[in-house]
Amino acid sequence: MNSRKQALDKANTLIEALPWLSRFHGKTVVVKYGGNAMTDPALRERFAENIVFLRYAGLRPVVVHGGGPQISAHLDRLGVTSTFAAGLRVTTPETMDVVRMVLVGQVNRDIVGLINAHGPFAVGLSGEDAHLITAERKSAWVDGAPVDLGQVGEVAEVQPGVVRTLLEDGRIPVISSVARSEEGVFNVNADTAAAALAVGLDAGKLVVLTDVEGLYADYPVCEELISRLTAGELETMLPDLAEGMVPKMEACLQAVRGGVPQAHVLDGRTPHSMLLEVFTNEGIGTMIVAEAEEPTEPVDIFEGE
Ligand SMILES: Nc1ncnc2c1ncn2[C@@H]1O[C@H](COP(=O)(O)OP(=O)(O)O)[C@@H](O)[C@H]1O
Ligand SMILES: CC(=O)N[C@@H](CCC(=O)OP(=O)(O)O)C(=O)O
Repeated sequence: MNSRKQALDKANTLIEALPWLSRFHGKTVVVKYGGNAMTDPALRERFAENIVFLRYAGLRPVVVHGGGPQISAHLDRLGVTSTFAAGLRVTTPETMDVVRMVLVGQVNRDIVGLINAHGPFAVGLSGEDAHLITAERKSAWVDGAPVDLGQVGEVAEVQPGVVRTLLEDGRIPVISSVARSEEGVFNVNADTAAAALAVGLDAGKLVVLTDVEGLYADYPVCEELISRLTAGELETMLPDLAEGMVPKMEACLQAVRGGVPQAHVLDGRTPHSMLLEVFTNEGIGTMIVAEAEEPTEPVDIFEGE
């Protein structure tokens, strides 16, 4: 009897996914995998399973990864102190070498390997490949004064042809946020790179996996999670946000303003948070939508529940 109920529950869970499978079939979903969400080996395996599940379910996942903590750890080992301004790593030429080595040579390879344990899907790319991401030097101000971020780039142009080709071929592109410019190689924040790629690929969704439940209204107390907000509301909050969230929220804003219907910040420490977000009626994390947009049927957030 009990096992019959369990079987029925499983079937109900599967059928709950039907409207979402239908809505997102064939859609590109850009998933930003943050360095803080990839520290636990068991969770990394769950992440790879989730990505492959999306692919088998008929979506087209594209992974854009960070690796900030991994870069900092490597710099530490070399005796170089990491410095951040406006949430971005101040990148000297020496630091840039380490950023490129860790992101492209280590983190990217690790993610590709984890996904490919499930089949020949993942292909690793850097933003430098086939002019995928062209950057220009980013200027930044802290407390009204300009700061020199070194080789930190903002995205000037995305040429997503190589990614589209891989998606057409059924592959899962895994992209490092290193970009080229006429001046050389640039370090682009991975949230920023993911948002630009989501816009360039006309993605149906941008999912940002991090190490918090989502955006808290009362950070650092962290009791009031914001489940949904519009681009306009987010813009008003931006000047008051603490550092880690600034590039993330700017990226979500850029994505929805650029035509991506929804951007989500999810807790990468929760196993299967991505599947829960895409395929169930659970409202998890923080969802950012464009101004006038009301959730269309089927809704994926039941506010108040
Ligand atoms: N309002 C906020 N809500 C949630 N987290 C915040 C907020 N403001 C700052 N943060 C910080 O932002 C961090 C996430 O950014 P970051 O460390 O860059 O993650 P990732 O490596 O995933 O990109 C959180 O761990 C948290 O400490
Ligand atoms: C300019 C800048 O800050 N670049 C980031 C790139 C990696 C990244 O964004 O990693 P997370 O997503 O794990 O934070 C850095 O050097 O740390």
